[in-house]
Formats: sequence, C-alpha cells, structure tokens
Amino acid sequence: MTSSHRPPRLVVETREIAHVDDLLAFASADAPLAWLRRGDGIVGIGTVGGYERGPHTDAGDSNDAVPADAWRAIAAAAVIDDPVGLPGSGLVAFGTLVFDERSDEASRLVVPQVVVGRHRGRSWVTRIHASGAAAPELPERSAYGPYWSATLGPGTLDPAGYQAAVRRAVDAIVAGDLEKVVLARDLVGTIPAGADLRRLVRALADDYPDTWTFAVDGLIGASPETLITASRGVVTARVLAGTIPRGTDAHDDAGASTSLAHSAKDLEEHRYAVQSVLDTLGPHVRHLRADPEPFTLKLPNLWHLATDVAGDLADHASSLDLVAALHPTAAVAGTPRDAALELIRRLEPFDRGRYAGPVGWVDGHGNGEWAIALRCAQIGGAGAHVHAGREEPADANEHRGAASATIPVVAHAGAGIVARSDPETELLETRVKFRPIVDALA
Ligand SMILES: C=C(O[C@@H]1C=C(C(=O)O)C=C[C@H]1O)C(=O)O
Repeated sequence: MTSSHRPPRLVVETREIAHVDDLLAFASADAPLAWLRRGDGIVGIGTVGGYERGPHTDAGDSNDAVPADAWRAIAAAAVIDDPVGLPGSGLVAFGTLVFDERSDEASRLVVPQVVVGRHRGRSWVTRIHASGAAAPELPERSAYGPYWSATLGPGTLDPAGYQAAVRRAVDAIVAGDLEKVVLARDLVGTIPAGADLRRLVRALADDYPDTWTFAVDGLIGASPETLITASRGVVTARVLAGTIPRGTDAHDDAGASTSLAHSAKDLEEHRYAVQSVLDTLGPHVRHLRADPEPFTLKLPNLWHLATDVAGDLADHASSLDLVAALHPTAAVAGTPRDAALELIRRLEPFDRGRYAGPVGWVDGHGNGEWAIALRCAQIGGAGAHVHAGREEPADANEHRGAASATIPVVAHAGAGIVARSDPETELLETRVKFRPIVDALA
C-alpha cells in the first residue's frame, strides 16, 4: 500500500442489481467501510489496494506522493467498466486523512474489493481486482451481531483543562496573535472486542439521517459539514460555524435559533469559516456562489449557522485536490490558518489524528464526496491506545487475554474561539457536539 510503488493495474466492473434495502448488511462487522446519507451511499468490503501516508516522522516524508497524485496514478492505470455512472459507482476509494500533517496517525485511501451502492432508487455492485488475479465473489449480507454499549469518560483534557485552554486562546486573540482558533477536547473509553461496529454506524445513521454517516479505517461518525463534493464539474460545500444547543421546548427552541442567527460572536466565527472556503476555492471554481447571510441548520442536538457554497469547476482539479487546498478550513482550525495550527499544537495536549480531517470517497474521474470528520470516534488504532493510557504491556503474550477483551476508543469535539468567547459556554458546546457519538455508543 505504499505510494512509492507503481500502482497495480486494477480491473473494475460495475453492474446494476435489484434494490438494496440495507447497504450496511453487506459491510464487515469489525472493519466496516461505509458512506451513507438517508439510506443512500456506498459500503466497501475487503481491500485490494490504496495509499497510506504517515505517521509523520522527524526525518520527514516529503518524498511520499500526496493523496491526490497517488490516486491519479491508481485511477489512470485502472480499466473501468461502469455502465451505471452514478455517484460512487466504478472505481472508488474510501479516504480518511489526518487533521495535522505532523500527526502520529496515518492518512489512508482504501480501495475495496467490492462496493455495494445505492443512489435514488438504483443499486449496483462493483467488483475490483488486480489485473491477472481472480475477480472477488459477489458480496453477501450478514446478520447483525448482538447489541453492545460503551461509555466514554474524561481524556487528556478534562473540562477544567479545556476552560483554561479557552482562556489562553482568548488571551492570544485579544493580544492580536490571531482572530479565531478552534479548540477541541477528548473523551476516551473501550468497546468490547468482537463488537459488530455496524451497530454503531446504524445508530448514527438512524439518529442523524441528514448527516454524512461514515466508517473508514476505524473512524466512525456522523458529520453535518460537507468539506467538498465534486460531481461532473459541479462543486458544493456546506460551511458550518456558530452553534447553539436545541431548546427544551418549541418556544425555547425557536428562541435559540433566533438568538444564534443574530449573535454577533457566532456571525463573526462563521464569517471566517466561509471566507477561508471562498478564498481557497476561488482559483479552481467559476460562478462561485454563497448566500450573503447564513441560515440556521437544525440537527437533533443543536443548531448551526450554515452557508452553502456552489460553483463550476474551472480546472482539472479532482475532489482530492480540492480537499488538499481547503483543509483545514477556519471551521476546524482558525484564522489565520498557520497561527491557529500553531496554537492548537500548543494548547491541545493530544494528537487529533483524523478528527477534523477530511473523510469521504473519490472515484476514478476525481469526483467525490468529502466531509469534515466531526461527531466521530476512532475505534482502535495507535492514537487511541496512547490517549487511553493503555500502553502495550512489556510481555504482550502474557496479557493477551486481557488486552484483547476490549478495543480503545477516542472521541473529540471542539468549538470555535473568538475574542468574545466564554469558556463555560464553549465547554457546554463541546458537550452537545459529543452527544451523537456518546448516545450512539450507549
Ligand atoms: C469543531 C467542531 O465543529 C465545528 C465548529 C463549529 C463551531 O465552532 O460552532 C461548528 C461546526 C463545525 O465546523 C466539532 O464538532 O468538533
């Protein structure tokens, strides 16, 4: 899976199939690959190739191809037979990229052996194999395993520590070092080994049907924020920044939405986020459109200020090129970007891993759908081990029974900090943003 090797020639065949009710039933129980919204989307089974970059080393990894270039090489070598031609048919890779290129976790593109997809009433299966190898079997549904649950507790930055970090961020902003920074905190826990992870994906998809529900390389969540979609030359994004919890009754809830829509502090946070997207898309996109005022987006746990952005691709950029240009937006890093990244590294005592990074899929033409990985948890993986303080015992064999009984989980949620931010309100906001993943695990 290294990018330095010449990619194998992949042979790809997509065929329409009878309507699929539940895509997730085809996914693997312990390593699901899924991208779903309102029941439509794609699931992947097995791995036939891909790309991996990182973890970061001090020696540097600058010789590695960037994901967009690595993918262009894989796609250019592929032989694709796709009479279906819908979003997610033909050759696809699922991707999850780290937030910070200095992360100890890896960015990955995973090309599955089999993809099952559904889009507006049409369903298909794609089989992918290396040229000369046998085509994979057609996929089968498998019954869901038993229900399981997990609770998340304090991580490396507890509520008091988070409020202290917010105060330091406000000081830096007031001192003129930067205008906005997004600070996150972490929660950790464990889930039972052998748990059917599709249960978690399904709970998120059921409770948050309008979000992108994703599962890629152990990163599972339900994000409302579209980093970028590219489909046949049309580009869209949904920028979110500015948040308020839902009200306790209809009257209170309407009041919450109105007060968010008029909050100078939230409108300021939002402006930075929209501007960062417009600035980076500008060179690649014609007829770039964004409403002058944000709308309030209602989710089961909170309201966001939202701006939809759209335009026509003006060059040959793939969705992965656009991802590279956009990430990290001011919605998850801050303004100016470099000063914000530096402050995040200083104030957050953990590695974000893939949290707040790009997650999604890309096809053989460069089309794709990418969200910002929010409202999610990383199940397993080196980062989770470190966060959970569960170093591998010196004699791993001796402890294997105990060590394999659970799988570590780490989740993150953050909030945009500007000069007027109040530490307690920001802490409450992160609590509300943890709700989707905390509830789905419960
Ligand atoms: C950082 C997160 O969310 C981001 C920050 C927001 C805000 O500060 O209002 C809103 C949506 C997201 O862009 C998160 O969910 O962890």
